[in-house]
Amino acid sequence: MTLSQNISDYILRNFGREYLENYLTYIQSSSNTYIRLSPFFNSDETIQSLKNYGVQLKQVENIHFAYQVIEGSHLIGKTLDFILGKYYIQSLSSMIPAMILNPSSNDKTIDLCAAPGSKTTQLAEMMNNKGTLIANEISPERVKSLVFNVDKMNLVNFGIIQGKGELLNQIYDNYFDKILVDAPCSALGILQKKNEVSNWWNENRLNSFTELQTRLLVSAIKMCKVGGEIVYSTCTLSIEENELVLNKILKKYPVEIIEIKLPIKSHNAFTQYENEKLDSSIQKAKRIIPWEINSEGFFICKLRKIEKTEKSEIKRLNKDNIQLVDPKSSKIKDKLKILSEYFGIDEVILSKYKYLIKTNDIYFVEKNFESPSLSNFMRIGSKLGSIEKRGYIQLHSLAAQIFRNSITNNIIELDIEQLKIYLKGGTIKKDFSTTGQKVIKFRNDIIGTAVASKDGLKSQFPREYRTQEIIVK
Ligand SMILES: C[S@@+](CC[C@H](N)C(=O)[O-])C[C@H]1O[C@@H](n2cnc3c(N)ncnc32)[C@H](O)[C@@H]1O
Repeated sequence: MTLSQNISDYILRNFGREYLENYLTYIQSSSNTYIRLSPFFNSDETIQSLKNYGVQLKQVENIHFAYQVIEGSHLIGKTLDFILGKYYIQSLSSMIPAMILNPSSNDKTIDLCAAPGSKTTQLAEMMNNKGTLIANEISPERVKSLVFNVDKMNLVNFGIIQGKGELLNQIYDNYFDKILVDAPCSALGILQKKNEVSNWWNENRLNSFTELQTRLLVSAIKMCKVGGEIVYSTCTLSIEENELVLNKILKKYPVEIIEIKLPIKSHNAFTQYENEKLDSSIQKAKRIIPWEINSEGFFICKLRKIEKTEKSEIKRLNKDNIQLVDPKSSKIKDKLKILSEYFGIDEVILSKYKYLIKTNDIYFVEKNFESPSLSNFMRIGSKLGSIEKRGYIQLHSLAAQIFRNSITNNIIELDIEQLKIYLKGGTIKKDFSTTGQKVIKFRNDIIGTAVASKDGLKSQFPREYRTQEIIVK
C-alpha cells in the first residue's frame, strides 16, 4: 500500500514526523472487523449462532453492542443472521457519531449524508424503530445501498430523500431535534481500507470539501430547532475540514459546542492552525487517531443551537400526492383485517403503523413518523406487500421478518436443504398439502414468504438478497 507525496507532505507539515511514521505503519496494517448487534434480536442467541459458524467475537469495552471479530471475518457478511439483520458490519469509530447524537424516539431526527446507512440504521435502532428518522443522500447509486441496508435491518421509522443536503433547509425550517452531518470528506482516516484516496488527494480537493461541509452544516443549523443538537463528523484528519469548518461556523451562526465524552480513546481538537488562534471551545470536539484504537480515524463534534435562525426561504412544495393513511381508513381497513386473520397478526400490532398506498404496493411506517411534505421522499417505511388480483395483501418477505413475533398462522418450517433452495428464489418441489401464501420459518427464525401450490413451494425471498452468498450452519 502506497502513500502519495501530497498526503505525506500534508501530514508531515501539519502533524510532524512521528505522526507520519505511525500513519504509514497504520495504512500498511490490515484492518479489524467489527459488528454492531441489533437490539431487536436476542444478542446471546446471535453470538451463539455466529460461534456455530466458527466466528469468534470479543465485546468492545464500554460499547455493549459492539464486537470485534477475532476469527472468521471472511464469514461475517455471508451468514443467514447477517441477511436477517441481526447485526451490521461497521467500523468501531463509525459507531461513535450516532452514540454521541443519542436520539430518542421522541426526537425528530435527520441524517443528512446517509449512504450506505451505517449510522442511519444505528440511529433507527437507538430510536427503538419509532418516531421520525429522515435519511438523505445525494447519490442515486449510493441510495440503493442505503435502501438495502435499512430494509435488511428491519426498520420502519424512516423516510429516504435523495437530494442535496445543503438545500433541505428549504423544506425543513427550525424543525429537527437531532441532526447528523456525517460529511463527505477527504477520507484520510480510512486510507487503510480505501487506498485509492491516495490517487486523487490534493489540497484543491480539500478546499472543495470544506466548502461543501460548511454548506451542509449551515443547512443543518437552519433545520435544527433551538435547543436541538447537531453532530458533525468526518472520517478525515485534516484541520481544514474539521476545526476550520467549525471555526467559520461559530463566527456566524448561533450554535455552541457541547462537551462530549467518547467511549473510546480520543484527543481534544486543535485550537490553533499555523499562526491563527481558533475559537477555544473547539477543543471540546474530538479526534480519534486510527492506530490508537485499531479502527478508522474520525473527527466528532456536537453542537447545540442557541437561537432561532432567520426563516429560510421555504420551497413551494408540490401538493402532496402522497398520503399516509390510518389503519382505520376505509382505504386499507378491510385489507388489514384479512391480513391479520390470515397470518394471525394481532390487529393491535397493525394499528401501530401508518400506511402508504402506491398503486398496488403498500408500505408501512411507524405511526409517529411525520414530515411537512411527503412528496420529496423516494421511500417511506418498509414494504408491507402488494395488492393481488382479489384485493388481498400479499405479504412481503421483509414485512414477515418484521412481524416475526406476531405471526401465528400459515407458517411452513423448512429443513436446511429446502432452505437453501428457498434462499436462491427456487421452488421446493414437494406437496405441503396446503395452498396459498405462507410464511417461512427455519429453526427459530422467520425468513420470508412463499406461495404453496400442489406443484411445490415457490420462494418469494427478495431478489436483491438472492444474489448474496448465504451460508447456513
Ligand atoms: C461519509 S459518507 C456517509 C456515510 C454514512 N453516514 C454511513 O455511516 O454509512 C458521505 C455521504 O455523503 C454523500 N454526499 C455528498 N455530497 C452530498 C450532499 N451535497 N448532500 C447529501 N449527501 C451528500 C456522499 O455520496 C456519501 O454517501
